[in-house]
Amino acid sequence: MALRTVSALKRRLGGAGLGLLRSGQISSAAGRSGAGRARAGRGRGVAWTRPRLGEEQLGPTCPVGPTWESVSRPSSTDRKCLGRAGNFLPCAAQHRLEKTPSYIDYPATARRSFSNHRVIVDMDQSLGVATIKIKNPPVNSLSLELLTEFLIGWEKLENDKSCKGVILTSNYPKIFSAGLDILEMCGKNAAHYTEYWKAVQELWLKLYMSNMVVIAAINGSSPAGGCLLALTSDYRVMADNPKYTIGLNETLLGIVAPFWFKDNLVNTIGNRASEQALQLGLLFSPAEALKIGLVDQLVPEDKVQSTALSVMSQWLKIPDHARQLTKTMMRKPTADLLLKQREADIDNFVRFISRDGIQKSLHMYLKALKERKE
Ligand SMILES: CCC/C=C/C(=O)SCCNC(=O)CCNC(=O)[C@H](O)C(C)(C)COP(=O)([O-])OP(=O)([O-])OC[C@H]1O[C@@H](n2cnc3c(N)ncnc32)[C@H](O)[C@@H]1OP(=O)([O-])[O-]
Repeated sequence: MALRTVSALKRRLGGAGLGLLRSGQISSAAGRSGAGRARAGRGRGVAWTRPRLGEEQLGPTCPVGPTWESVSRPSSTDRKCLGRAGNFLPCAAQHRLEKTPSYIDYPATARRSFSNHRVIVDMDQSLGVATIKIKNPPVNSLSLELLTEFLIGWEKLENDKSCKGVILTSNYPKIFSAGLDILEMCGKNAAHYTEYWKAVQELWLKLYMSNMVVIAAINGSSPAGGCLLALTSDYRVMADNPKYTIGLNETLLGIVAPFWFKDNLVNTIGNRASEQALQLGLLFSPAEALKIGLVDQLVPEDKVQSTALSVMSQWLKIPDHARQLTKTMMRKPTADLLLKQREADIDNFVRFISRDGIQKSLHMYLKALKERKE
């Protein structure tokens, strides 16, 4: 049965639909290691397989392709899969991808767009590059629904062998992402915080360890989780507008950036700069961010997308296997640290965020945001 809303999807995925990854399997985290990709090509995501030679003319094609709405109710197999001890793969979503009919092959030169409520994906088949635009108004906060939809879209791209690179950007110039959705961390119960944190971990692991080239086209402010999202990429192009800021400002909310946020930052700007940035919750202007290496390039606002695309074409000229292995070599130790203690990290988060003092700080921060507006 077709799903009409994402909340329905979430309900049907039973919250666990996002899942995590099999602990210790970094290739699963990447979702697309050499072996992972080969498996994916054979078994999963048939809707996104590139047509085999000659099929462009012969095979039936579908110009539109699957929508998120094609995702259906979890079967008993899904539920078993979700319940399997230690299995953190997004099985329910995966099963849905498997069920998608194979007739949705498309011409190799086609440009394909599809969107759900909160994510727009535009895939240029001829370049092998997809652009993901986040559209979660008003500020692109990383709500559970957005994360769910994002991860399903990401999985599709990972399973599409023709997709070599992804540009991450915002559908709303001025705000790349306001970071984690504070409302998801306020006044909810432990089960909700657990589900939310799993989704945040999952997003980071998938993006940070992706074998695709990931370029962030930062077309607006990018605090906290928004900055983390940008940090998962291989290269960051930011709009040169002094009104925008980027940084891990968690301490300003009275909360602490988890160790893997910190590790990702340290790997990018070094230990001393990270120590200062994290303790003070610094939000950097684009010029400051460039200076410390938090972003790689500043360009005028209207050149962010085109620059990201031209950088992408440079990166895609490097032999893929060599680049991927190098990326894995550089990032695996950091991702492994989280994979080894994912459950403990969830417990820490849930305990921390449930504290009265932390809840009070978050409420006060939200209130201050509203008052600033008035
Ligand atoms: C251990 C955990 C680690 C945590 C990591 C994180 O990422 S923590 C996250 C740390 N993130 C931050 O510290 C970023 C805080 N946000 C900002 O600094 C600004 O909103 C902005 C610069 C992103 C956009 O400025 P702008 O002038 O264009 O927009 P505006 O300010 O007028 O807001 C419009 C509406 O959105 C609301 N809202 C905003 N953010 C969030 C949110 N994250 N969530 C939910 N809601 C949020 C805001 O309350 C207001 O609601 P209202 O009154 O309409 O009901």
